[in-house]
Amino acid sequence: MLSITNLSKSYRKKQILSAIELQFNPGEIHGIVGENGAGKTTLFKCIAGLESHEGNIQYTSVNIKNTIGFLETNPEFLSKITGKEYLQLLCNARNIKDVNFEAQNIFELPLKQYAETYSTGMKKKLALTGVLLQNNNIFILDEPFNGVDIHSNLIIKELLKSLKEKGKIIVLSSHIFSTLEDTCDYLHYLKDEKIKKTVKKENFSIIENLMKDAGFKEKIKNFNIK
Ligand SMILES: Nc1ncnc2c1ncn2[C@@H]1O[C@H](COP(=O)(O)OP(=O)(O)OP(=O)(O)O)[C@@H](O)[C@H]1O
Repeated sequence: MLSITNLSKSYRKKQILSAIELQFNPGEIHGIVGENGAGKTTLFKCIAGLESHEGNIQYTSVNIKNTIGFLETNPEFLSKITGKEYLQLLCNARNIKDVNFEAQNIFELPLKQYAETYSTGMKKKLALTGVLLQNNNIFILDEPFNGVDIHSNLIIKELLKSLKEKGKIIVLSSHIFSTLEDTCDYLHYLKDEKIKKTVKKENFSIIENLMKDAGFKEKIKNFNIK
């Protein structure tokens, strides 16, 4: 189990997350939703060990850093590194040997090409392939569907199902409710620094309605388009 207890994070004096409590069990897919700037990426970076924070993040098995894969919203790559070399680096980090990268190239990426020259969607697919090849137990996926074509979206959904069946822990973010409904078991609504609501799959519409009900029609009226 992955447990987050009393997690708080601020950037200088600006509080982003306050006393976050979350628990993720093997074989569960959790979605974190919230408006732009709510703190989803910040939470993910804290879990992935890329940001300092207050509170505890505990994983019951091995050292979390040896088994967590973090997919960034917009992955960037070192210059002059090919797609294949990038995948090799990630496998080296986990001491995984003899990988046939061409056979494992699930998104059919041009692995001989420099990764920095990939398109936005290709970069995301390369980074995702990398964390998958690492055989991680925990997957933190920041907007895995965003910027990725329809066919690849379907592949990612099927990959998530397989990871779930293998008992992995998956935490992802998305702004697309239909995608969340297709993939997640639980949704957590992040707002005003806290997890305001957690619901199971059958109640996702509660959070969707909470997020829609932000008085936007009044705002459009006041904007007074001419
Ligand atoms: N390195 C940083 N320094 C200062 N403030 C930051 C930093 N990173 C993020 N923030 C602030 O933290 C808040 C949360 O940002 P974050 O990227 O976590 O939001 P998000 O929920 O992922 O948003 P989005 O849906 O737009 O991706 C924002 O107000 C942002 O400006």
